[in-house]
Amino acid sequence: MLFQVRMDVSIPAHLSETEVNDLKSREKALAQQLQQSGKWRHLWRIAGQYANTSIFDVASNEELHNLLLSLPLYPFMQIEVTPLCRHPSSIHDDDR
Ligand SMILES: O=C(O)C[C@H]1C=CC(=O)O1
Repeated sequence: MLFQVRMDVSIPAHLSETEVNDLKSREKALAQQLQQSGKWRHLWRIAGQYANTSIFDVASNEELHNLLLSLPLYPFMQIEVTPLCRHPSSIHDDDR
């Protein structure tokens, strides 16, 4: 199942630089691991914003939910999920 997910990040100013760096490095490690597994298919920065738009390929709504909750930056994100299905004019066989 494919989902487009937009994540807007807002890290509170009271966190120390060390805490922020730790959160970001743990987030990066998990994001890269999930990309390597194929579950996080695309990750794009939205230009000019501390936000990304991503495509996830997971088995269920529950898997996506648990994956998003596991992200270290989850407490500081506003997340919008859009379920996707194959477009009849798509030429990409893996769009499902
Ligand atoms: O920077 C972001 O968009 C937030 C988050 C998503 C992946 C990652 O490494 O950080």
